[in-house]
Amino acid sequence: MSSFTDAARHIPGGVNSPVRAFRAVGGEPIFIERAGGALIHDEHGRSYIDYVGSWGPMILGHAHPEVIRTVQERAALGLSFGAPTRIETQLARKIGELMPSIELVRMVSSGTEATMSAIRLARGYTGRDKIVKFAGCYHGHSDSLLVKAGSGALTFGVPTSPGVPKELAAQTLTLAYNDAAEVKQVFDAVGGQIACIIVEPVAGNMNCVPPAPGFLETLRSVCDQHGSVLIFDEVMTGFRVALGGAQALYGIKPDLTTLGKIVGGGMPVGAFGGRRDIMEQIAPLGPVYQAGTLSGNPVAMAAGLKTLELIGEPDFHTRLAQTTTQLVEGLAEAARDAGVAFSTNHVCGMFGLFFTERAPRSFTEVMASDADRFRRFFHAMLREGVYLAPSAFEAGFVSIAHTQEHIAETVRAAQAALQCMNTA
Ligand SMILES: Cc1ncc(COP(=O)(O)O)c(C=O)c1O
Ligand SMILES: NCC(=O)CCC(=O)O
Repeated sequence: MSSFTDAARHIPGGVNSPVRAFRAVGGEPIFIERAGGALIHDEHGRSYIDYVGSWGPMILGHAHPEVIRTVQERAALGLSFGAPTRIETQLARKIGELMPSIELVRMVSSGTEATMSAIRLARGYTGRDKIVKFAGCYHGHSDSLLVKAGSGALTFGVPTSPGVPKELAAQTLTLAYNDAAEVKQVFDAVGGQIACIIVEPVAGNMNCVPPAPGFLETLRSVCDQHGSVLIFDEVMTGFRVALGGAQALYGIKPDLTTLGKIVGGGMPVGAFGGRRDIMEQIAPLGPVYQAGTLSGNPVAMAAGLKTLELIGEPDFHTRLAQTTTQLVEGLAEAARDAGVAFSTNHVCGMFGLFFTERAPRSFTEVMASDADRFRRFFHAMLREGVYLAPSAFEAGFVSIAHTQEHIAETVRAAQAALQCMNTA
């Protein structure tokens, strides 16, 4: 019996998060035994160059020796106390240094909790119920945000999940990513009822779509005009597209920021923070309730803090961006040589691959790319020893452990994969 068959007897669909099942690409997921640097190794001893990186956190590469040692040392002191520890303050201070828009920050245990709490806070602060999100953006699986969502919700064809009360879903207005005119129209009509806009400042859950020039600026200005809270969901982009996140890269200051993934260095951590006057509405200072038994867990804080220290090395993000550029340029050349319509988007350490002539700038354009081709490419790459996200609607991630040799090997794999797709 395969590990997957065994898992499926005990776990719905054999996985603890739907994007891990190979539903969109077919076949059975590989089961991972261990990982190190840019490589993951499956149970059968096969190795793959990994561009999933645990869906974003592993920016240093897997099992970075200093992170592992820090976690081991911290774990030896006790796993959880449910009382304050100084390392929570250290991580909070570090986050504020890297993202100066964050004056106060609260730790949670996942990106979902971070965005759910930020939405509640924005509603509590403004006394308004409506929120604005963008189709194809994914902000975790809390009820208000599972409306026209991206990632697995999109991949599995249920972008608006059953189980979300209609009355609640009706409070979520879903607009088109990168359509500034539509945002202005909606705010002109009902701006006074809108608590917040939540946005992925670089979309990474409908594959990878960077913001169009002026789009984020428009979000900032309508929020200012109408007294709504601007939330940058930087769970994916935070510390990845620049040390200071997308807000540093594009020079826009959100009111609140949500974090996850890298902030925990591979341990379960999320965080939300921002303007002091808004954050002071959170309990115990204010009336908006939010809590967590394992929030600020010391072992997780240690992993996050060590990771943020290590990525602060000079040139870290320049090197990361160079590697990503080499990767997407190499893949594009391989596709050109094979005569396959192909395009890419990339922002520093994240990228998107599309089987379409022109790189998509909107959700509609992403949906027009050739998903069947992606499916075949995915499996051909897997056979060649390269692990991509098993969906055409996910961004890819490069780590600092990806070397020139890994990139060259990936491009060679793509040449072979595209060749066999053309003859298939
Ligand atoms: C932009 C964004 N926000 C929120 C989330 C939710 O985070 P988590 O899976 O840790 O709950 C994710 C990914 O899952 C994400 O990519
Ligand atoms: N882009 C997709 C995610 O980041 C989510 C991972 C998961 O839900 O397991």
